Amino acid sequence: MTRPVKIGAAAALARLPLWSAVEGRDAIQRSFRFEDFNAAFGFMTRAALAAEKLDHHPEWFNVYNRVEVLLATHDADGVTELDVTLAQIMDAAAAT
Ligand SMILES: C[C@H](O)[C@H](O)[C@H]1CNC2=NC(N)=NC(=O)C2=N1
Repeated sequence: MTRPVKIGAAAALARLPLWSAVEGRDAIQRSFRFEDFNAAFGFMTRAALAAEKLDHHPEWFNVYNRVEVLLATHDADGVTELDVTLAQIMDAAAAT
């Protein structure tokens, strides 16, 4: 399998206005807030199915209606197009 090409957080963030940089790591992050836990977990369910289909998985934390997401490609030790794709999918999943 070819290693995914690192594009870096700055290049990704230029295309992802709702995401931000991560201190000390080539990664991107976004904090999501939902109506309640049910809505937050529904988002995580949709995102998890998409992540599995993409074979690209988030680092995330959930408490009640909050979901904190960090994206980076472990195989590339930084941000790749896979992270941009998953971020865009998550943005859409949060908007439904
Ligand atoms: C074997 C499997 O395809 C790899 O481990 C995939 C799985 N999901 C992944 N997710 C993320 N975020 N980074 C990876 O490098 C990665 N690699």
